[in-house]
Amino acid sequence: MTAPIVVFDLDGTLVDTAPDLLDSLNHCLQSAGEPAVNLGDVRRFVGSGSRAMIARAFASRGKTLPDSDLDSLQALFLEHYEAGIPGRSRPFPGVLEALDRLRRADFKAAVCTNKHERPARRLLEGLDIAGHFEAISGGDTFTYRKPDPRHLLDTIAQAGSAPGLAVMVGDSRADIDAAKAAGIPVVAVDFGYTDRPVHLFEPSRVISHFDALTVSLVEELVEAAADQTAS
Ligand SMILES: O=C(O)COP(=O)(O)O
Ligand SMILES: [Mg+2]
Repeated sequence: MTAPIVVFDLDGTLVDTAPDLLDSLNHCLQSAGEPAVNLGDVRRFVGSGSRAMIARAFASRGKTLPDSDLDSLQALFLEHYEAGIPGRSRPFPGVLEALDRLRRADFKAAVCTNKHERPARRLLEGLDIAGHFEAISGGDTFTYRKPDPRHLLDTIAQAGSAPGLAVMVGDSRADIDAAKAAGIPVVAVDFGYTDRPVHLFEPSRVISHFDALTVSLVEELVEAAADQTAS
């Protein structure tokens, strides 16, 4: 088989970023005179980019912000967040070993995140894992983002690979819906950020630790997808 590519989501999948997202979101809320949110709130609000996260925080209090307010709060968020990178964010247990394992098998890896590309790159560089990825795309890299399947497909193309060789790994509905719409198998992690349990979105597999992301699991999923396309 030609080498598969594993495309990873970032927040809540590769890296536990919630503590830093919480600090920067609360910095925004404080500037708007709003009380702080907690870690559990942030874990439900993340997944569709920082603008959506801020809007969801206000929506949870029955408030809708005009676009101009969202623009300035997002700018404030990004400035605060980027200044702190990598902060307290750390790769989830088993991530480094999984990346090494896939690399030793000559698999490719890429990141497809709804986080803006610049903080995504800075975070991966700050954690010394950027070199593992053939491509890194963010929510502002293209004119579309997850759950739009083109975000995932264009990331795979940037990495010099093909959708028929790809497996997505993610933590939220946006990841699962993007992969399904692209016809790509998707492994959901159940320790990330989501407002509902990931199995409800019917991913190909659910794993609870990166130890379960084996070379043979990736090969099995790619082969099963190829059989399905052929039949
Ligand atoms: O920052 C977000 O809201 C989403 O980021 P993710 O796509 O890497 O989960
Ligand atoms: Mg995520």
